[in-house]
Amino acid sequence: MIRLEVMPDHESASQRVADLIADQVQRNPVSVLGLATGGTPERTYAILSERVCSGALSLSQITTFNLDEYVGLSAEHPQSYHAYMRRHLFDVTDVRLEKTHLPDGAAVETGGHSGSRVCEAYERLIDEAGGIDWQLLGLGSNGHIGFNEPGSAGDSVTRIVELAEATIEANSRYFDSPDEVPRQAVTMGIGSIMNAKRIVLIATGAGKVNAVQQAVRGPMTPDLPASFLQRHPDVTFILDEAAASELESSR
Ligand SMILES: N[C@@H]1[C@@H](O)[C@H](O)[C@@H](COP(=O)(O)O)O[C@@H]1O
Repeated sequence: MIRLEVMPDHESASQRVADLIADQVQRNPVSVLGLATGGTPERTYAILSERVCSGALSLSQITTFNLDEYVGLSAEHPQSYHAYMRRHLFDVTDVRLEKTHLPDGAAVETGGHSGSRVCEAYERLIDEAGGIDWQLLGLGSNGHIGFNEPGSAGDSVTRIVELAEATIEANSRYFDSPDEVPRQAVTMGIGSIMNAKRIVLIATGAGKVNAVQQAVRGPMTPDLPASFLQRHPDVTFILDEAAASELESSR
C-alpha cells in the first residue's frame, strides 16, 4: 500500500520531504540515504542546505548512494549526476564527500565488460554499508524510477540501461541539444531500490499526473516501473495537488 500525502504546491511538498530527511538523520545520524536527481528534488536539497548552514541540521555522518549516472559523462561534466549532487548538496553542506557514492558512469565503455564490473561493485558497496535506510525517489513522466525505464523487471539489479526516447527528450533541457544527452545510464535496479527500509517518492506538477495515477492505482507492471512500489511495506508518495489531481477523481 502506497501512503499518499498531498501538499498544496511544489514548495510545501519540498518542505515536507526535507522535514522527513531531517527527522531520519536526527533519529539516526549515521543513516545511509539513497538520493535522487532531477529537477524535482532541487528545492528539497536547497532547504536541507539552508538548515545545515543555519546550524539546525548536520549531515556530517550520513552515507549516501545515488540512484544513477549517465554512461560516458565524467564526474566533472556539468550535467553529470556527480556534478549535480556536488552543486545541490555535497559542496554546500557538511556532507563528507568520501561517504558519498554514485555509479561510475565514466568507467563504462560501450560494448565492453566494464559495465558489469561497475554495477557489481556498486551493489557490493551498498551491501557493505548495511543497505539503504531511507530512499528518496523522483518519478519520470513515463513512470521510471532511477533510470528504470518501462520494460524493467521488478527484481532488476544495478545495470546498464538504454534511455527511453521520452527521457532523452525530457532531460535534453539540461544539455545544449538532444544529441548531447547520453543514450545509456547506470541505474540501481527496481529490486535494489525495493531493498531500502523506507522509500519516499516526490512528484510535483501536471506532467506527472498519469505516472502517479498508474503507479498508485494501476496494476503492478514493468510498463510502469514505479507501480512495483505498491509491494514495498513502507513507501510514501509526497505529491502536490497538480500531480495528484487524477487520483482524487479516480477514488
Ligand atoms: N534519472 C532521473 C530520475 O531519477 C528522475 O526522477 C526523473 C524525473 O526528473 P524531474 O524531477 O526533472 O522531472 O528523471 C531523471 O531522468
